[in-house]
Amino acid sequence: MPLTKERRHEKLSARPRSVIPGRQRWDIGVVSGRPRLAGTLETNLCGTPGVLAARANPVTGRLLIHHDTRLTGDQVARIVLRAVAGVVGGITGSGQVATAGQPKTDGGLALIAAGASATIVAVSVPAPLIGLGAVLGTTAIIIRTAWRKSARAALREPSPPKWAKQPPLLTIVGKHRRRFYFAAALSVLGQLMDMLLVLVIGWIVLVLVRGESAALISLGLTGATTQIWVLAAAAALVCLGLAALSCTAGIQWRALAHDVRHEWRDRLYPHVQRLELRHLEDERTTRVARLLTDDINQLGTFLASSAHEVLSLTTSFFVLVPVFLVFAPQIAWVAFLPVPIVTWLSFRHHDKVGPDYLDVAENESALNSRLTDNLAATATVKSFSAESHEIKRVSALSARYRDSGKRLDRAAVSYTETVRVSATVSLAGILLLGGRAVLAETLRFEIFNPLVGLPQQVLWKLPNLGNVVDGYQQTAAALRRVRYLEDLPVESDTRGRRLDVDQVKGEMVLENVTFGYPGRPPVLRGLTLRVAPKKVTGIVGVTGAGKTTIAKLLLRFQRPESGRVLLDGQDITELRLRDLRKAIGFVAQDAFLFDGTIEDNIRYGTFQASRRRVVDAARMAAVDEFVETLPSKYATAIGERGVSLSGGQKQRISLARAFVKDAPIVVLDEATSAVDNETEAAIQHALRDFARDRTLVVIAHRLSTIRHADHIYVMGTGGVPAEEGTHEELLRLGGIYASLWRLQVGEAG
Ligand SMILES: Nc1ncnc2c1ncn2[C@@H]1O[C@H](COP(=O)(O)OP(=O)(O)OP(=O)(O)O)[C@@H](O)[C@H]1O
Repeated sequence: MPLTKERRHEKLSARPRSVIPGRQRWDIGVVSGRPRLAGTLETNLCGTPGVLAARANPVTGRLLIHHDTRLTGDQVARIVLRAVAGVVGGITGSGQVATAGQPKTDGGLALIAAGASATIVAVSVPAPLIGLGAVLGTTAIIIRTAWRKSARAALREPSPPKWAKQPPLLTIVGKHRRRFYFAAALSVLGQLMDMLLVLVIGWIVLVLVRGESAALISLGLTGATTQIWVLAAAAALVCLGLAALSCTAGIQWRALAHDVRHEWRDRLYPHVQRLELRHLEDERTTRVARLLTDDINQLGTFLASSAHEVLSLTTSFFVLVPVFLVFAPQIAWVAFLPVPIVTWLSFRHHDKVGPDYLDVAENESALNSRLTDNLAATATVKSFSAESHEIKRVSALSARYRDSGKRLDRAAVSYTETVRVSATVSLAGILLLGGRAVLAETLRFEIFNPLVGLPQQVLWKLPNLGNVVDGYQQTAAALRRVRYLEDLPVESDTRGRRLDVDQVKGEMVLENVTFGYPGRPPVLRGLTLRVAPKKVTGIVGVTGAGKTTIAKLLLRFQRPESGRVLLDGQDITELRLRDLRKAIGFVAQDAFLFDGTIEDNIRYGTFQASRRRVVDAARMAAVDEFVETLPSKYATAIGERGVSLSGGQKQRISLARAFVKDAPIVVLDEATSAVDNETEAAIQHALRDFARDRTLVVIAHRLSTIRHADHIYVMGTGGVPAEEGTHEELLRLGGIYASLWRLQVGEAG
C-alpha cells in the first residue's frame, strides 16, 4: 500500500520548513550528525534535473534547495523525499547504489581481491589463513558499506548522461589521461621502494644478529662487515630512489591538479560568459561564482591530495597479502587484524568529527564577521554607547569558538591515540606469535625479521581513509555540478540576421508584450510602447512597475512570453545578438566599474577608442573636471567596483562609457539618479547635443531628468502605461504625472 505523504515524511524524518517559488527549506533529521550522508544527499539532489543547488547541513540537519521555478512545490517535495529515501537506503543497505563512476583502483576492491584469495586458500589450509580471510573480508565489507553510504546514487536517472559512464576521475583528467597513468605508476613504484627499504633494513638487522647472510654469500659477498656495507649502500640507494620517485610523483600529481583546474576553468568561463542573463541574476551569481572557484578547485583536490595515498595503500595490500600468505601464513591474520579495526575507526571518526569541524568553521566565521561588523560600525556603536553590549557579544562568540575547538581537539587526539594503540598491540601480537613460531622453528627468522615492520606501514596509511573516500565523493559531486552548469543554455551571438549598425534608424517597439519572471506574476501585461527614432523617450513610474524590465527586453536580456520587440520593424529575436547589442548603448541602474583606471573604465567595450574620444565623453558626462583634480588624472586606479568613488562619480563614468560606444540607440536606466541637480543639468545639456542624431530611452524617477523628452510613458502598476504624452500634455492631464511633478517641485497641496 503506498505511503501517504505525511507517513513518508515521518518515516524519512523529513519535513518542509518553508516553501517559496524557486527555494525550499527542509528539516532532514537523518543527516543530522552525519556529514557524509549530508554530502551524499547534496550530491544526489544536485544531479537531479531541475535542482540548481542543494545544501544539507549535518550540524542542524537542515536542507536548502534551489530549484527551477518551473517545478511545482509538490514535484520538488517528491525529489527531496526520493533523495532522502535513497540515502536512508544507503545506510540500511537496502538502497540501490549506482556504481557508475567508482574508481577502479579503490582500496575496497584490492581488499576484496585479497580477501577472496585468502579465503580460497583457507578452504584447504590451516586455521590462521581462515583468520586472515576473515580479517580482510571484514575490512572489505567495512569499506564497501562506508563507500555506499557516501556514494552518489539512489536516484537513478532514466538515461544517465554520457559522461557519467566513465569514472569521474577519468572525466576530470580528460586529455591528460597519460599523465594520470604516469603519476599513478610513479606512486606505485614509490610504494614498492618504500617496502623494499623496510626489507633491506630488516636484512641489516638480520646480519647484525645472525652474522653472515647465506643469500649474500651465494652472491659472493662474504664476511658480515662486507655484507653490512653492501646492504647499507643498497639502503642508501633505495632511499635515494624512493625520494626521487616520491618527489616526482608529488610534483606530477600537483601539476596535473593545477592543469586540470585551469582547463576546466578555461572551458567553463567562456560558457558562463555566454549564459542567458536569467541564469546569472541575483543569488544565482553567487552559485555560479562558487562553481567556478570552489567546485573547480575541488576537481583537482583529489588528484593533488589523495590519489597518491589510495595507490600506495592499494599497492601495499596487493604485495603484502600474497607475501604473508606465501612466507608467513601463521602470523598473517594477526599482522592484518588491526586493519578492519583502524578502517572502521577511520570512517567512524570522520562521521563523528564532521559536525565538529563544521561547528568550528561556523563559530569562527560568526566571530570573524561580528568583529568585522563591529569595526565597520564603530561610529554607530559609539553614538549609542553600546560598547559593553558589543564586548559581551564578541566574548560570547569567542567562548563558543573556543569550546567547539576544544571538542574537536579532544576527538582528534583520542582518535590518533586509539590508532597508535591498535598499531602497537598488533606489533606486539606479531612479535609474540611470530617469536613463538621462530622458536618452534615453524617460521624462519630470516623471513620473520624483515616482514615484522611492513604491516605497520599499511596501518599508518589507513587513518585517513574516511577523508579520502569523502574527498572522492566531493570531487564526484563537484563534477556533477560543473557538468550541470555546462548544460545550461547559452546565448548564440552568431545565429540570426546580420544588422548593419550604421544603418540603424533607431525605432524600437514593444508590441503587445507580456513578461513575468519565473515563479512571479507578470510584470508587463500586453504592453505596447513605441520608442521613436532619433527622439528622446522618457519612462517613469512607481518602483517595481517594470521600467528596468523594459530595458532588459530591448537589449534581449530577457525574452517576452508573448508579443514581440521590434527594431526598425524587425523582430529582435531574428537578429544577430552581437549586432543588436552593438546598436544599443546601455547604462544600468547599478553602474558597474571594473578594477582598473578611470580611462580603462571609460574605454571598456570600445577598447580601440582614442584618448581624445575618452576625454570628450568624460566632458559630456560632466566627470572630466573631477578627473582633472586627481593626482594621476585618467590613470587613477579606482579599486574594486570603484570603491574609491562616490555614487555620482561612478554613474558619470558609466555614462561616459556609453558615450564612447557611440551607438545609434542609448538606454539610460536611472543613469543620473545619484548626481546633484546642478551636475544633472550639465549632463542634460550635453545629452541634448548627443541625442540629436540618435534614439534615447531615459528611465528615471526624477521627473526633471525626462521633462524635455519628446514623449513620456508613465508606467502604472498594471504592467501597462497609465499615461503618456509630452511633459506639458501630462501636466495638463492632471493625473499621476502632474501630481508627481507637483510633489517633486515642492508644490504639493
Ligand atoms: N531577476 C528577477 N527575478 C525575479 N523578479 C524580478 C527580477 N528583476 C525584477 N523583478 C521583479 O519584477 C518587478 C519589476 O522590476 P523592475 O526592476 O523592472 O522595476 P522598476 O520599475 O525598474 O523598479 P525601480 O524603479 O525600483 O527600479 C519587480 O516586482 C521586481 O521585484
